[in-house]
Amino acid sequence: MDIMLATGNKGKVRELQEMLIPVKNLGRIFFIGDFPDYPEVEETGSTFRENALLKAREAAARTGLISLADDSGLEVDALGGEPGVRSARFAGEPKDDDRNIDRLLNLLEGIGTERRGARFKCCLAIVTPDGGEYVTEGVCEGRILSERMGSGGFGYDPVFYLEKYKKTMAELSFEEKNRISHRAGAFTKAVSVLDHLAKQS
Ligand SMILES: O=P(O)(O)OP(=O)(O)OP(=O)(O)OC[C@H]1O[C@@H](n2cnc3c(O)ncnc32)[C@H](O)[C@@H]1O
Ligand SMILES: [Mg+2]
Repeated sequence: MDIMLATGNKGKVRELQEMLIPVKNLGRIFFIGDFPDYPEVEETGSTFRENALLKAREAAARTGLISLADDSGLEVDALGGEPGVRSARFAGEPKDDDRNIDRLLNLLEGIGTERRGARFKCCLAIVTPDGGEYVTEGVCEGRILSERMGSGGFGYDPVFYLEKYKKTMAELSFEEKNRISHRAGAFTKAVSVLDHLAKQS
């Protein structure tokens, strides 16, 4: 079974590619770069689920392949759940991880540890060319530090602290992040869907 990985985010591509390795009967993985002029899908949904489905549907329609899309982001308690679905463009266009973190740290300045709770959420959508749709979700709880720590991962990882590991997501190894992240949580639930689709194809 071939699969289309419908994300333009290199960090996600790296992580999802690694997670796909143990999936049985997987054929070739296609990427956005394999399709010239692949459009950036406008994320007009108000939830991760809607946006993940928008991206996966577009990919399945364009490529004729079983398509996997990820919509994810950070919800911060002290900001009423922001930036949420706006995580990628929190500091405006063009999307920029570093400026997003700066904006987040500025907004949280002066806010105490106990009010810096946050979570990463990930919604994975799998859409088949004949219209089958499957969505799974994963969540990872943590809190936002007041400065960056670590150089792994991507996005908000350097300021996202995990109490259990006493490290930021950016201080975990690639393998560790891939075991415990919101993306890993969503992916684990998607494995049975992928196995099922692989058997059909
Ligand atoms: O839409 P695609 O093409 O998949 O790529 P994107 O980067 O725009 O992805 P999203 O629309 O899902 O926005 C998610 C943002 O949330 C943040 N994010 C998601 N997963 C993350 C992770 O594992 N670690 C750190 N930040 C993450 C990161 O800033 C992303 O830009
Ligand atoms: Mg996006």
